[in-house]
Order: sequence, then C-alpha cells, then structure tokens
Amino acid sequence: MNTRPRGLVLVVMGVSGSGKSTVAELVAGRLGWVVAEGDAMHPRANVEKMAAGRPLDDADRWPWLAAVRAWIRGQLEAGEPGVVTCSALRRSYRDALRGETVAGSGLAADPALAARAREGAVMFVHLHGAPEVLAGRLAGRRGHFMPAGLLASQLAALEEPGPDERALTVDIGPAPAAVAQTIVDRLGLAAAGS
Ligand SMILES: Nc1ncnc2c1ncn2[C@@H]1O[C@H](COP(=O)(O)OP(=O)(O)OP(=O)(O)O)[C@@H](O)[C@H]1O
Ligand SMILES: O=C(O)[C@H](O)[C@@H](O)[C@H](O)[C@H](O)CO
Repeated sequence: MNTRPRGLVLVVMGVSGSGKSTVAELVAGRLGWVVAEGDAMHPRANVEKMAAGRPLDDADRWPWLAAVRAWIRGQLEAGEPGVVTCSALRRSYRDALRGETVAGSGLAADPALAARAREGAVMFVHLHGAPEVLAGRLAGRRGHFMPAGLLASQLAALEEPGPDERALTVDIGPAPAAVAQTIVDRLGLAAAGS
C-alpha cells in the first residue's frame, strides 16, 4: 500500500548538527516525498551572521520562519506531503510554523494553516542527542557555514517540544538510515510503493 496522507508535512527539527538535513533527505527518499532545506530559506544576512559566529535572535528568525511557514502552507494547499528541515528551537517558533498567532513575531495569523495543524497535518520530529554527540558531529562536518562554536547557544535556545505538541522525539545515536527508519515506523508511514 502506498500511504500518502493528504498534505502531511514533517518538520525535522533540532539544534545544529543533530542531523536534520541528513535524516530529512533519507525519510523523504523512503516515502517518495519532496524535501526542502530550511537553511536555504534564510535571508542572506542570517547566514552571514551565523558564519561570523554570532547566534541569531528572534528578530533574525521571524522572516526565516515566515518563509518556512509559507513552504508548509504551499504543500498543504497542494495536498502534497513533504519534509522540511528547520531548527524550530523555541515553542513560539513552532507555534508560528503551525499558523498560530505569536505576539511580536510580525507574522499575520494563518487560521487555515492553524486549523490543518490542529488536525495533525504539521508534525514535528525532534532529533535529540547528548551535547557531546552533537559536538562530535559538528567537529567532523566540513563545508558548512555553521560554526561548531554556536552549539552552546543552540542548546541554550532549545525548548524541547511539550507533550501537548504531539511531536516525535528520536535519538540520534544510531546511524542515519536507522534514525530515518525509526521515524517512518513510529509515524506509521508506509514507504512509497510498498
Ligand atoms: N545519525 C548519524 N550518525 C552519524 N553521523 C550523522 C548522523 N546524522 C548526521 N550525521 C553527520 O553529522 C553531521 C551533521 O549532520 P547534518 O548536517 O545533517 O545536521 P543538521 O542538523 O542539518 O545541521 P545544521 O542545522 O547545522 O544544518 C554531518 O556531517 C552528518 O553527516
Ligand atoms: O535557529 C537558528 O539558530 C539557526 O537557524 C540554525 O539552527 C540554522 O538554521 C541551522 O540549523 C544551522 O545550519
């Protein structure tokens, strides 16, 4: 059976180095869904700031989150499932991605998206790992703008999803393919064509 939930969007979240890009690609590949890289949606100034070793603040992140939210909304409007990477570190950021009103964000409310999200059409998958595992992964990575030195600020900003968010939290210890399989299995998503 080829299970293609109408417009389900998975947001693969977590701090820098948790494996969002790697795992999202594998999950999307397994399911035959499209994948989008949240890092590619940052305004140029954000990338330059991070590359210079300075953590983003809320004001930097809202325009980026607006772009990620627009992508999610587009998938849902098209009725097409997809996977997108986004650190989504704070609860307020996830609320914004679910279309809810967030004071001070400058984002207009999106009631249609919020209604779909309440039905479960926007699911967060949190890639969770110990700080030393994350540091090791970042130390081993080459050719990425994000410096390993920003990990501490990422962990300080992280607000893990609460029980009311119905997010899936997955340990990043196993190999990428196993992490991806766990996500597919635990969400009950049959691989495309299977
Ligand atoms: N489960 C895993 N086991 C071993 N190595 C992994 C695993 N997942 C990812 N990696 C490696 O860890 C590094 C970080 O992964 P990746 O770039 O996918 O993280 P990310 O969360 O997208 O980071 P960022 O937010 O900074 O873009 C990469 O070198 C990747 O190959
Ligand atoms: O929220 C943030 O602090 C940033 O957006 C980072 O998390 C980056 O997007 C990315 O994950 C690093 O490559």
